[in-house]
Amino acid sequence: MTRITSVSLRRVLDSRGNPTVEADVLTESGGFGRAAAPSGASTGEYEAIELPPTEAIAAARRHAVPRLVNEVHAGNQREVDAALRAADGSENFSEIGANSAVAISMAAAKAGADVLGAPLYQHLGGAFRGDNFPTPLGNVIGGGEHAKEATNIQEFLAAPVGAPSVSEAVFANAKVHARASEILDERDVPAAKGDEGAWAPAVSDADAFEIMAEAVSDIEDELGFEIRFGLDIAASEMFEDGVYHYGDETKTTDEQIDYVAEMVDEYDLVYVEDPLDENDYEGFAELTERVGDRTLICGDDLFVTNVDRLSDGIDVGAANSILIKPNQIGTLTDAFDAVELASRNGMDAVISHRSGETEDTTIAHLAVATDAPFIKTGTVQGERTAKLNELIRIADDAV
Ligand SMILES: O=C(O)[C@@H](CO)OP(=O)(O)O
Ligand SMILES: [Mg+2]
Repeated sequence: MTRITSVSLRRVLDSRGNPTVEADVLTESGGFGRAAAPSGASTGEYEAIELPPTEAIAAARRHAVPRLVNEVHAGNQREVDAALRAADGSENFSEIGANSAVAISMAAAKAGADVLGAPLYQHLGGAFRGDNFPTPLGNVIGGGEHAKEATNIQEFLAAPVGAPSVSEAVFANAKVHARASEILDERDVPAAKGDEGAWAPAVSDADAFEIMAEAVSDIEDELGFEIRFGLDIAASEMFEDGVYHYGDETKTTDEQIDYVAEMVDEYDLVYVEDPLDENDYEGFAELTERVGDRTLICGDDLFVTNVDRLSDGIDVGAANSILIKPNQIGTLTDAFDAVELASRNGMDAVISHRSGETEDTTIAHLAVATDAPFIKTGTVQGERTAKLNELIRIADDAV
């Protein structure tokens, strides 16, 4: 019933106005799935390869589609993803593009769910999924590669950890976002928005910490549940010639570790992503040793959703959490394997969007299916609210 009978690929717009790959998968009993690849700006050095969409589509039509149509079953995700790997033949999807691969992989999962008549989170998570829902990490203030002339730290993320429900958590983040705008106004700081809809003011990181702390605490008082915040430092983007660049200032690795550890304690940070360069497993391990009992140290560019890099990290105790982005690795199977390896080793897996997104909502289902403690998918702006609203619908549907 779930045998794939057609795979079609097209170029569609992403949220930055760039082209990206969308896939439609049909099965013999009429199951249908559609998904689109997201795209990063602060991409990790070790990510699977994103090809220009026209090339990715042409290569996938030539190599992947013949191995999928009438050959594999959309309900068998490992079979679909193994065919994609075989069609590509490289380690990192450099032949058909991770953008084609991930769009097909996710579209097949949706087609499989459609045939079964189950929501995607149920199809992917199964009957023993559990009943937890992820806390949304909401990007409120940011800069780095997502907005020029703003903060050095890429993302300041609200985390409504005490919210009684997904829906209250989603609305709490939107309130923190709005409150941050008022505080910026009070300070006479104009702010445009970055790629993910976070405010991108020309303030120092120190000011951004203060604004974030104030916004979070005001909304915490208003709503009456605990809201904390976290960071994506995206430190690989700052690391050059052996030091971390904060505008004109620099920090050595030791100074960077001290700085992050101090911020964790001063602001009671719940989450710190990529505090160090993507090649610095030892630095990650040292920081995790120092503050890993009270915050999540999460590897994004460090692990790139790759089980080999994650295994290396586990060996040295680098990080206690991994960021999962299906397009960093190319298939849902690879992403699930990374989640499974992390959880077998006591690490949390956080599901994430990319800075370039579409209205695709697969990651909301993935977060629920994998029992993720957090999902990072923005705060406002259509391509972000698509996932957040889907999360609200899933929570409604699941009870
Ligand atoms: O660094 C990140 O975690 C992501 C998403 O916020 O950014 P990008 O997609 O640009 O890599
Ligand atoms: Mg990141």
